[in-house]
Amino acid sequence: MIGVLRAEEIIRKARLKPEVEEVAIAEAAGRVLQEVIRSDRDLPPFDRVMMDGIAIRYDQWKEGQTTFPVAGLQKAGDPQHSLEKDDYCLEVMTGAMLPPNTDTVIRYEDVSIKTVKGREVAVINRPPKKKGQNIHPKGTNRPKGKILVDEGIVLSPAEIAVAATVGKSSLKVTRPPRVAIVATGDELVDIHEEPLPHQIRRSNVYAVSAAVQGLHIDAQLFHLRDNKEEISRSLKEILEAFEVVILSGGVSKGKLDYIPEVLAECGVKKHLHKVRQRPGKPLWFGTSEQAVVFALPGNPVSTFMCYYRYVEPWLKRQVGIENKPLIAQLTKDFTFEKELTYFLQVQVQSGKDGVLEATPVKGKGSSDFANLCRGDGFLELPEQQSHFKKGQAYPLYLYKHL
Ligand SMILES: Nc1nc2c(c(=O)[nH]1)N[C@H]1C(S)=C(S)[C@@H](COP(=O)(O)OP(=O)(O)OC[C@H]3O[C@@H](n4cnc5c(N)ncnc54)[C@H](O)[C@@H]3O)O[C@H]1N2
Ligand code: MOO
Ligand SMILES: [Mg+2]
Repeated sequence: MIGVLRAEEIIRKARLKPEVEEVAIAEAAGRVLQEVIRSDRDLPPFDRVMMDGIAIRYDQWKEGQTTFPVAGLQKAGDPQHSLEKDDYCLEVMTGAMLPPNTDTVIRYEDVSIKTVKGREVAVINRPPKKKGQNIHPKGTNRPKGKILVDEGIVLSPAEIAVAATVGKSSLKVTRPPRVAIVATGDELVDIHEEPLPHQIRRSNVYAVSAAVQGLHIDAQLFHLRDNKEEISRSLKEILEAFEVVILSGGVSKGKLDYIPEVLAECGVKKHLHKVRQRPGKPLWFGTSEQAVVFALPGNPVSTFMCYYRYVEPWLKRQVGIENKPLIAQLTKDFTFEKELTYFLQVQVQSGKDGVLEATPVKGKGSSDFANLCRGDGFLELPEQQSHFKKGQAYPLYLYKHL
């Protein structure tokens, strides 16, 4: 039997061919950009007024002028007005184009607008600090043609704002793989059904489907009964149609655990079966010409943990999302004496000095998936060690946002 790190290494070697699709900007957040975004004009595109107030020629003030007849109003969204006379001013609003012939903006707080002999004048109460104040000069954020966002970036709301400002209503992004999630087992019924005493509702596939949705993948769900012919027939079709197949159940030693055998018959090459870990020991992984197949052990906590430890990091890599390894410190001593890597369910919080702290949440084993709701992730406790001490840090796999 292999260890966790070897299993990860084997899985990492399988790769999907990256493909690109174009999506509307409203659908693009969280996707991986497959083009560069450049500024289509200077940013800002004109000398932009930064404060509501008046625009003047600085030299007029320098020469002693403190009262300026108001010649008009330059609003944001107006084409550029111009100053008729050097000793006039224009009222200007934040976001407006700076009128030509003006070079300095004084805030309303620093002037009084009065009516003198039937005409409006602005009297400067507080002198401008410098020529050019309260003006955001054209092109000083970024010049036209500059790369604003690089290829390969995961689009966050910040990049969406940039894409919008350069006029990109759609963006090229990595196409998510076609994923099938397959439940197996005669005991399983669907959510809307009332289970008989010997039946349970399918839950694993909904958990995995919800998890892949977090990666913007819409998976298709299937359910196969424990019938070898039926499994074989359906799996052949699924393997033709999907690039990634995630199965749950039927991989252990039971008389009806047909999955490894049928996968082999369908031409899926086994790369690993069984890992020195708890939960999730019977994990199976293989590839065919068209598909990458994860067959996860059916116990709900095992399916869940194997998804987060093996499937999700792999899927992220295929679509180009960086896996940022996390570690967290145990807040309590913990002992696990078997020579297996133990995935401990933990609650996670940010402790002193910003260090992540993990507190074990006791459950009733790999069928107790209700217990997952009390935790945030799994701490990977290595097989070589049995006594894990408070303050020691281990790799963390989160399934909730902190
Ligand atoms: N003789 C042995 N028996 C078992 C071993 C072993 O090494 N020797 N390993 C145990 C371990 S560890 C696990 S984990 C399970 C894995 O079993 P399978 O992958 O074969 O899964 P099933 O037998 O189909 O189901 C196990 C369990 O999980 C429930 N299940 C399955 N699918 C779903 C689903 N979609 N939603 C909810 N629950 C599901 C199923 O009803 C079973 O209770 O094997 C141990 N046995
Ligand atoms: O993977 Mo099993 O869940 O260790 O019982
Ligand atoms: Mg079984």
